[in-house]
Amino acid sequence: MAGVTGRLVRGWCLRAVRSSLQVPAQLHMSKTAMGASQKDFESAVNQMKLLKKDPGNEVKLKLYAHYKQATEGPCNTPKPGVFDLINKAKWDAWNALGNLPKETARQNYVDLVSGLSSSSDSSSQVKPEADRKQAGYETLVMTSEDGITKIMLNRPTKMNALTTQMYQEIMLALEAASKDDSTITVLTGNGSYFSSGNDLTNFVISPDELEERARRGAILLRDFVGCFIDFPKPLVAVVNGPAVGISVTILRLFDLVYASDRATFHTPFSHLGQTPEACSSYTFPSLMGPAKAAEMLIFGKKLTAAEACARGLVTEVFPDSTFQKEVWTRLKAYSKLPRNALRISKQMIRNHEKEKLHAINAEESRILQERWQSDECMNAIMNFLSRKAKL
Ligand SMILES: CCCCC/C=C/C(=O)SCCNC(=O)CCNC(=O)[C@H](O)C(C)(C)COP(=O)(O)OP(=O)(O)OC[C@H]1O[C@@H](n2cnc3c(N)ncnc32)[C@H](O)[C@@H]1OP(=O)(O)O
Repeated sequence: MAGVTGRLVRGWCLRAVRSSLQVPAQLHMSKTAMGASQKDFESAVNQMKLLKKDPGNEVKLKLYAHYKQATEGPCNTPKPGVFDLINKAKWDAWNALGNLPKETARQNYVDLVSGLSSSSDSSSQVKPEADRKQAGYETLVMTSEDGITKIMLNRPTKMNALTTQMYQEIMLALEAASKDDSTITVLTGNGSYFSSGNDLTNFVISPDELEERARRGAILLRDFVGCFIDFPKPLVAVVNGPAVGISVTILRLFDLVYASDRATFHTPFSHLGQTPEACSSYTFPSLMGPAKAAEMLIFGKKLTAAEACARGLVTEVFPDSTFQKEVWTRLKAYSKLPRNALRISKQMIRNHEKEKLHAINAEESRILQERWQSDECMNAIMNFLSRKAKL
């Protein structure tokens, strides 16, 4: 079962890349003065079709981008819509190559494929356990087993603070999980923290970049939260330790939230000169009442796991010593329930609010775009980075 799940998870994107890697009939067989010849390039394209092991999303995007650059030159197609995640990721990868010459792109493509072929030759010795792990994520560990796809935040030394790359990888992981044959998707953290929220070094930029970075940050935030609003299967948060900022507010978009009694829940937005996100300006008051929501979202009160459970943000709290064992036993049992029934029931519960949530998400992102450019926010970030402030 685990093997089938793994193959399907890996299949979705590999198929997409392969179909975009068809060799056009009109390719000429000319040898360039420098770098890979057209023939080398074509044979690399054919080699890709025979590749048995999924090289991971990051490599696939690189291959796609260099293939397009080598055959069509700089990206000149309209940017796909924000919810067309796969095509948008492909477009971004191609567009990032700018004016890279076709010959260089061709050489890079050939080099990439040759690296993949040699590593797949030695892959017969890979242990089955490692095989369950999805390749291609640098900041996450993604595994699929027993009907459960697990996405684990993997920056334990930085308390799983969320970098731009991490937001993007989580979106790709959710997109893959939504299409695989698992029943349940889980998000958890590696190490002592669930997540310390947005990585504050995302704000380390020069003043002349601020406006553009705030604009891009707001788009990223809207897309990221949008993936949770639209996620079609039961989504479970396994909150292994303290959670801060967006890793707290996003929880209301999960179907189950299991927390260790070591976890705390903290949204210090005002301290950072910022405002709530992930639809929490609507979901928290409707969940716990406006007075309790204000305590968290305006005044930054830190809750224990028991308090968060009493307010309806957490489904159940477990002693830390038995947390992993109890939670995974429970989830494995749930994952054996009829998959389609779970999925349809989730959608029946969530669909009433979807449109409203997307509108709130867009508005919160717009307001944060302004906040990020404020002195209040900049001073708070500088205080954290110079260690004058710790939450
Ligand atoms: C584009 C989408 C935007 C979405 C908007 C989201 C907003 C939010 O999420 S707001 C919340 C932002 N988070 C924070 O303000 C937390 C800041 N971190 C802390 O206050 C503390 O680090 C701590 C309480 C989380 C943990 O304290 P402690 O146990 O004392 O550990 P350290 O501070 O020594 O942390 C170890 C290591 O990790 C780095 N780090 C931790 N959190 C963050 C972070 N959020 N951003 C950047 N870096 C973080 C910390 O700097 C340490 O690094 P080194 O000094 O290099 O060891």
